[in-house]
Amino acid sequence: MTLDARAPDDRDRQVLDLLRGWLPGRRWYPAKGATAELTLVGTVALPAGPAGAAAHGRTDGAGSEVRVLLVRAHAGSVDVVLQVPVVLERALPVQAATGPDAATADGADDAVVGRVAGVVVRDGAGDPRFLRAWLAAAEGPGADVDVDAARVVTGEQSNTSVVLPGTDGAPAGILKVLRTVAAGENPDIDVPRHLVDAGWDGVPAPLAWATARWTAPDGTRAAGYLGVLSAFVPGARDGFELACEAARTGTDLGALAHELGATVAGMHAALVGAYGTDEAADATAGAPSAGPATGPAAVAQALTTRLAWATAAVPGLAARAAGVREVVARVAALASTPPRQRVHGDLHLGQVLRSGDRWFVIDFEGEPLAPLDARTRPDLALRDVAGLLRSFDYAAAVGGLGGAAADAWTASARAGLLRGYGVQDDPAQALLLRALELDKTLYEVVYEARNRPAWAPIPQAGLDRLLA
Ligand SMILES: Nc1ncnc2c1ncn2[C@@H]1O[C@H](COP(=O)(O)OP(=O)(O)O)[C@@H](O)[C@H]1O
Ligand SMILES: O=P(O)(O)O[C@H]1O[C@H](CO)[C@@H](O[C@H]2O[C@H](CO)[C@@H](O)[C@H](O)[C@H]2O)[C@H](O)[C@H]1O
Repeated sequence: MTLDARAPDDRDRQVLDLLRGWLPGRRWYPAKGATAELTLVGTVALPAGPAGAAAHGRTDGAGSEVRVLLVRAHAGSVDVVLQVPVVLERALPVQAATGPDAATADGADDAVVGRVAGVVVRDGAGDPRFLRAWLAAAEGPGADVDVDAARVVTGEQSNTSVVLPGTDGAPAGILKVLRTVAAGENPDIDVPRHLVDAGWDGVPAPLAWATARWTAPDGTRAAGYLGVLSAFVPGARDGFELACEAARTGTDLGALAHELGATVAGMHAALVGAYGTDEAADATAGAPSAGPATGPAAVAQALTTRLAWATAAVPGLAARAAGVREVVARVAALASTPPRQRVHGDLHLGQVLRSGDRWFVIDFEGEPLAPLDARTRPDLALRDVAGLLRSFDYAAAVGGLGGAAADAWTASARAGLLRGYGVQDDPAQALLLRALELDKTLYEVVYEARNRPAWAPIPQAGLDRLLA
């Protein structure tokens, strides 16, 4: 069932006024440091069950209300629709509040956004009333989870994830509340659904998903995903943390990287099974082409475009332009490139989980800095391999390795990944991979300049190595 957003009412507008002060403090708010224009696009009203109200223990007999506000945030090049679920509950008079209600009344509770006209506005994402209503409105096979024991995941995430235990108390699902909603396909949900349907079990299975329809700022009716509940991978360890620790302790990563390579090869085969390949983009060099570049020319063109984009964002990169162009020229002269297919699109060690003796792949939303059509376009599978190769550089640096020790550690991890994936020892493949690594490194230079300037030396050193 797709939920229909209705036009905002006065209460929504009061809540939006509260959100103006609250949103800029959220990790996922995309317009930090800028003064964004915030307007209401619409509101999805979710029915709050009476059991949910009682479970939270903060409402009176009148119960509470769950609303999902869709808020357009516009600041310069940022123009997105944010999803802000809130729970509205009747406020107790401040002087009457004691015990658990005191926090609500005095605003010391982290989940409290503020008060409007006798109503306490609470952040909905981890609230049992929102979660219960969300599950009731979602589609998919579903799961038996205990919303009252939900735990919001903290950390550097662009969405809000909530871990939900099953009836035995062990985590059973993880709900990703998408903070930016967009019309149409969402690769982060659609790709795992296709992979599971294709019989691949290296991705956590989507258990439930919710969609909504709203009126876009240009007046057209838009429909898209609000979030997804995925099967929880028990005892999962983030691949980047694991690799950094290995680097820090001087532990060889070759064997684990080999298994990861095999997992990624399995994922690529399943993606071909689910989506096929794009033959139109695979013409060999010299083939007549009236439309967009194909084959090696397309890789060369993409790298040239990436260089221009990155140099505009980080002007210091101009000093490396000649070296990049040399690689562009060599790639353009290749005889052919492998068929294009659906890929992960932003594969790095932070997108893989290690559980027991297996790797799982998550987060299929593609490069967050790229437009949606570019993130869902068929591409070279080797681009994902290149992304992981770049990650080994990051893990070595963050793990404190430098010089010959870093070279030896990354060489073993790289060799393991390439062997596990099945990359042939062939000069044309090596050149293609180098071009794709270069492409990713230019992206990383911009990503770090915008998000983590202290880490900018990591991709800068990668550029030196790739252009040497
Ligand atoms: N299915 C899962 N099982 C266990 N942990 C998960 C699962 N999916 C995600 N996580 C954990 O939640 C974190 C956030 O997930 P991610 O998809 O990367 O969110 P975001 O898009 O907000 O970055 C991940 O780093 C991972 O540790
Ligand atoms: O995980 P996201 O989809 O948000 O991806 C973005 O952020 C990543 C950092 O969290 C960034 O990855 C870069 O840093 C990683 C270490 O934190 C490293 O393992 C990757 O190799 C490196 O690219 C990613 O590029 C960006 O799109």
